[in-house]
Amino acid sequence: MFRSTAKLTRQLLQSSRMLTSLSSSSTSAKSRLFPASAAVTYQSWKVAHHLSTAPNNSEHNEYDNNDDILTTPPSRSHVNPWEEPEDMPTSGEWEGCKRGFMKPIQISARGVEILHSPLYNKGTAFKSGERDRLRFRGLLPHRVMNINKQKERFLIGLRELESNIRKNIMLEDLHDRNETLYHRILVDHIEEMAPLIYTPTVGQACQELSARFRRPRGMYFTEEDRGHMAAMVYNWPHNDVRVIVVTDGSRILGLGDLGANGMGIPVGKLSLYCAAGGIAPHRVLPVVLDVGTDNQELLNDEFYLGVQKPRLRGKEYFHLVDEFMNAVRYRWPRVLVQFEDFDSSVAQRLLDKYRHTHLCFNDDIQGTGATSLAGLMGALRAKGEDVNSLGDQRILIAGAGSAGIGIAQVLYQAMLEQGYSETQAKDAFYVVDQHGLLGKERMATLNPEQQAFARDVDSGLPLLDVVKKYKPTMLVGVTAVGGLFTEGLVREMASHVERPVIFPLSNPTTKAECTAEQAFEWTDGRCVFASGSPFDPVEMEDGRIFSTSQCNNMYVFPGIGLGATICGARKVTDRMLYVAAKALAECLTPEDAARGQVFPHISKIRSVSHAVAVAVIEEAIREGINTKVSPDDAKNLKAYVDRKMYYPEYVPLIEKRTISI
Ligand SMILES: NC(=O)C1=CN([C@@H]2O[C@H](COP(=O)(O)OP(=O)(O)OC[C@H]3O[C@@H](n4cnc5c(N)ncnc54)[C@H](O)[C@@H]3O)[C@@H](O)[C@H]2O)C=CC1
Ligand SMILES: CC(=O)C(=O)O
Ligand SMILES: [Mg+2]
Repeated sequence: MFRSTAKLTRQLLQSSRMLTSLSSSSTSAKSRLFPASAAVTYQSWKVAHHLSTAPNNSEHNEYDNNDDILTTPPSRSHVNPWEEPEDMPTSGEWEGCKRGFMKPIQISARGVEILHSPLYNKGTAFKSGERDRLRFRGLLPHRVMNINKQKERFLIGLRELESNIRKNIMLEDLHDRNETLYHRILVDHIEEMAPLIYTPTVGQACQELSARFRRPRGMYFTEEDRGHMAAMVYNWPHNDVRVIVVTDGSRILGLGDLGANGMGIPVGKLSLYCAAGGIAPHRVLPVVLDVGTDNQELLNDEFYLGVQKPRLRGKEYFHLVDEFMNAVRYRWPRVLVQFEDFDSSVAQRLLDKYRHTHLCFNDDIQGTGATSLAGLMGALRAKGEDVNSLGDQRILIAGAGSAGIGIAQVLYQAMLEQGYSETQAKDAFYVVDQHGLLGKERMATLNPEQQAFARDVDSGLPLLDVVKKYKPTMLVGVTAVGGLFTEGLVREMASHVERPVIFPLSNPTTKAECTAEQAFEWTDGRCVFASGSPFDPVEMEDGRIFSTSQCNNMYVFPGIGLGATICGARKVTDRMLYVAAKALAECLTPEDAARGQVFPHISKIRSVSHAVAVAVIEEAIREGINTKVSPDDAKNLKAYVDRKMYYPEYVPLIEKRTISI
């Protein structure tokens, strides 16, 4: 019965897709290019969507179906009280809610197994009826605490800890025990938690991962697994994986080759996918391709847990990646793969190989490019200039690796969209690497992506001399060289420009090209500042206080992943990245810009992800690569995406029946 309904729905969707492409072709060119910004309120992102929260571990559970349109009950607004934000019960009180009900999840786990399953476990929040029903009465202390109380208790313990790494460990322990509470804490306290589970603390967590190893999370693929990967992926216990973040650990933040210890990065990124992007935790999979390491310290470390051999290179490496890519697509045909922290010697090549055949993107190249575009447009707004004047800027990018070239590529495309010619657009860039300015005389040593930004003259000119000679209006750092923007360099820049835009984007904080305090001090408070890792606002000696912004790809990747997976896009296109950047830029309020901020406050990250997802889906529909959103749902995409976003809330559990009478 269910299967045949699924088939019918697919047929209906196919015909509706044709209608979608017809109707979208009649939209005006302007509105197609620049959809209105999604003004999503704080309340609306909190609209709970309990279906998306449903963990998935049983073969016949409706949540198993990859096409979750089929799991949407026809009258959900009737049954789900969270559809009406104004009546939303305070967190944790849903069980006492008089209106509506929350659909339970059927699970195969039994008794104490449930308490040990982080996806289902609610700890002391299990009520007595549920303790009886699920057969673990007596296995928990008597008192029942709701999620708010649990959160309060956890936060007291967390805030007592002195070091961020201890806090990271405490949070990851919770992640391993109770995912709902973990994600709820992230959602409700993202400003405080993001630096603990993501940059900068995740850098140290990776460095110490082997030494502190407690419980596995995610999957590892090694050379020994060649020939087995298509079968191995079935060891993962969840049938509906939507997003994979994969690294080979070769360039973890600005910390270099951390081998298998790099697992902390996919785990941290995917926590943001859940909390900021509204993807349910059972739908994400962190992966390390453990191809060895060239980090001598790890090779010598008796406790290192990864493959203790030099890195696999050449065709063996690419074959291994290929087997992995095909294995995950075989089991989860619509899965989105996010390439993360691959060394630039392979990053672009992998992206070029898979971007047209698999649903994938490279976060460091494309995600960083889109985020930086939004940030630099925000900087123009903060300076009171036209956001469409990018091509009139002199943009100095220090660092010509994945991030530097990714930023240049996305900015270049944006300039063309803004009406600049190719020559005008190219002329706006000065890209410098460790050997100086990229220029024609160095062509033979540059890769094709770098060659596109090589200048005709001054090849190899050192960074400071580029600043002196070309007087950049915008300075972006993606070198992983902490302190590269010296006092002399910043003062030199500020002597030519009224409001210099300074973006030291390298992570973690120790690798930032300069600190916020330095940038404001050396420019006498005139700069517009954003950094890859967070900095506190800066108070000057004269009492002036300056806001800082975090320019980090976390502002776009959760929304890109959410949008691309909700609409079942077949690929991530350049225009999707462009509209993602536009949507992010449009989330900046006039008040933010007036304060000198170039991104919305991090507490708005869920509504930003929502806006980005809506823009990505609209673009997928325009390009004819949406395979899931029906024309009806497309009419009110904002509400549709709202409904699809996971919100961490305890859901009633019932045992899956194995015997029917
Ligand atoms: N804020 C964000 O969202 C993101 C930040 N990043 C950060 O950017 C940094 C670089 O990442 P990738 O581009 O992937 O690394 P990469 O290794 O591919 O590139 C580094 C580049 O910096 C250049 N470089 C090194 N020393 C230099 C010097 N003294 N002067 C000028 N250039 C120099 C290198 O030649 C190379 O071109 C990392 O710290 C990473 O954490 C990366 C992605 C996103
Ligand atoms: C933010 C990020 O992706 C990086 O630093 O690599
Ligand atoms: Mg990265």
